[in-house]
Formats: sequence, structure tokens, C-alpha cells
Amino acid sequence: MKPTPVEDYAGWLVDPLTPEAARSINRLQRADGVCAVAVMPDVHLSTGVCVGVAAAACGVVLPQAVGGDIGCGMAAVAFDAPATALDERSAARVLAACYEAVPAARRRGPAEPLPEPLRAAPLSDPALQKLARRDGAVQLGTLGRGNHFLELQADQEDRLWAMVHSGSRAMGQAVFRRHTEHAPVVGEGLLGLAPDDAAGRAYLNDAQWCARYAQENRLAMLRALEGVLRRVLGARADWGSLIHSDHNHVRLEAHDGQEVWMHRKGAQSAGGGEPGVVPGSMGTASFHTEGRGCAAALNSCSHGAGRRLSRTDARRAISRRAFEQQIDRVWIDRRRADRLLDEAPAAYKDIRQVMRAQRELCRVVRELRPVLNYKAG
Ligand SMILES: Nc1nc2c(ncn2[C@@H]2O[C@H](COP(=O)(O)O)[C@@H](O)[C@H]2O)c(=O)[nH]1
Ligand SMILES: [Mn+2]
Repeated sequence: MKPTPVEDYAGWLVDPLTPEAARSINRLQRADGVCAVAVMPDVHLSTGVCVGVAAAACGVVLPQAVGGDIGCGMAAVAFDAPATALDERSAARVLAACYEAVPAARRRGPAEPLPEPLRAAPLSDPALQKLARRDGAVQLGTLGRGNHFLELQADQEDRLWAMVHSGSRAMGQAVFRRHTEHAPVVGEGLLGLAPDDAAGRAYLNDAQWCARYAQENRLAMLRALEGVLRRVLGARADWGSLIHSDHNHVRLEAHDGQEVWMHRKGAQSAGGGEPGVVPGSMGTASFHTEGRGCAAALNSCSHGAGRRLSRTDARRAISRRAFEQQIDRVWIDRRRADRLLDEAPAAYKDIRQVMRAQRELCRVVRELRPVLNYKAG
């Protein structure tokens, strides 16, 4: 596989790469074993490896090219109710019930055992196993903070949809720490593991466990939300419509007839016809998509709009009033608004520009507008 020069990404970038992001991407391209790197339109600087990057490697796996929230992603499901079924009173009931049914941090009450597929697949290390039985069990079905969200949306026929964004909670971070502690350097501060030796196999096993945990986590939240919507609106989920797409992973894929370790950090797989979810922000459109299998993008597309402002800059630049205007027609718990200023729509890139920029990478199947947003702040 031939590496793509950074200048060639310009085709689907929304903003020019910052010098720091360009340096970080060049460093990744030069790391031993990395054979191709693709950059998504929502790329931005992050520790180790930028968010919005897909990297193919041979003979090496790079935990920093997946990040700590292993398996983080989106799930979406339709309900058998129109979005107009929600009014001020029922929206307030749904929001209040979400805080109970989908806690931000940990489930209340006695810890239930993890679902069977997670119990059946052991983690590589007794300390991680212990953590899974403790934190893993009480965090399954919880949202987390920051930009993890649960959102009700309306499609263009006014059908009600739910979208959830969350990952592997404490487990992903613990697996990342455990496997990067003693990992060798494969180039300018980047850490790499050999996929065929014990340390590499252990990381891949645990990363796969986290991806499964993150998927179970999102499903548990959607089931809890269905319980809420049944009580408040009498609405049921149409589970046949479920879309799942994670954006932080490493797995074996064939590209150009060659088997490679494909890493995605803040990028989703977008093979030909593959379903995807591209969220915008809590005040703008989001999209369900289908991949176009663009080889130059390593069969990937963006996982969102991407941040335009850092959290600190957003808190400085966006007033409470501006925030309220940006989410004018979206139900949120307004008592929490001050804590969500760094999540304001203006803190993110323009999602329509991002979708235009990546028209060769994925096509829009459905456009959704936000109706109600639950974020822990
Ligand atoms: N529909 C919504 N989209 C949102 C919201 N907050 C953030 N976002 C988008 O999600 C991605 C997630 O990025 P990640 O790097 O943390 O995985 C982000 O780029 C935004 O475009 C929201 O409340 N609703
Ligand atoms: Mn994420």
C-alpha cells in the first residue's frame, strides 16, 4: 500500500490541517509498520494520534491509533410514533425519566452480572477481570459525560428515532493504560505491539472485549429508553431498524488485496453499502449514511462534525444566550445549560459542510433533526 501525502487529503477536508495536526499525521505515517493513513473531514488534534484518522498497519498494532474509549460509537433505532407525539409536558417527563433510567455514571441498586457474551470471553489479566466484575457491571447501561448523548430525533417523515453515543466507559481506559504501560516505541513517541506475540494478542483480545462491551452498553441504554417511551408515549422500538457503528477500533481488514490491521480513531468504517451514523450536534442535523467504499479513504468516513473550538475556547466564546438560541427548538434540561456551553452547536464544525466534503466517502440515507437531548454535562 502506498502512503498518501498529507497534501492529498485536501479533497475532503473542511478546514486546512493545523500545523500540529499535520505533524501528528506525518509522525503516524512514519511509524514502523504503518502502510497507509487517511484523514477524515472532522479531523482534529488529540493526544497520541488525531481524532478523525484511519491507519492501516502490517505487523504492528498501535493502541494510540484507537484511543482510550475503545469501541465508542453510535447506535440508532426508530420508534413507532411520530416526533409530534412529544409536547412540552411529555418531553419533560421523558427527560426526567432518562436521568433515572440511563444514569451518567453508574447504575443504582445491586450490580447485575455482565451479559453472557462478556462473561464468556475472559480479559487477559486478573486485575482487568476484577474491574469488569466491579466497575464494568455497574457501568453497563450508563452514558458517561462530555459529548456522550442520548437524543430523540425526527426524520423527514416526522418519524421518531433515538440516537445514542457512548463507549466502553472505565473498561476501555483501563485496557488502554494496561497495554501501553510497557509497550515499545515504534516511532517518535508512538507505541506499538506485535500482533503475534503475547502482549499484542492480549491487547487485541481486550480491545475486542471492550468493543463488545461498548455495543452492549449502547443497547442497554436504548432498551431503557424504550421503557421510558412506552410509559410516556406508548411507543415501541422497531428493532429491525437498529443501526450500530463504532468509531474507535482495530481489526483485520483486506485492502488492496492485502491483509492489514485497520485502526480507526474517530472514524467509521464505510465499506460499499455499509450502514453508518454521522451525528452533527445537539442543535443541528444528524445523518444515517451508507458507505461508498472509497479506497483512498481506507473505506472510512467521518464519525461526526468534529470540534471547531476546544472546550476552553467554547466556554469563553459562547454565551448562555447564544447557546439557548442554537438549541432553540430542542428539549433539554435547561437547569443544566451552563454546564453544556462547551457542547453548544457552535463548538462543532458545520455538519452540512462535512457531509458535502465527504460525498465520495458516504451517501446520506436519512436526515434527522434533534428533538430532545439528554447529556450529563
Ligand atoms: N446529534 C448530536 N451529535 C453530537 C452531540 N454532541 C456531539 N455530537 C457529535 O458527535 C461527535 C462525537 O465525537 P467523539 O469524538 O466524541 O466520538 C462529535 O464530533 C459531534 O459531531 C449531540 O448532543 N447530538
Ligand atoms: Mn465517540
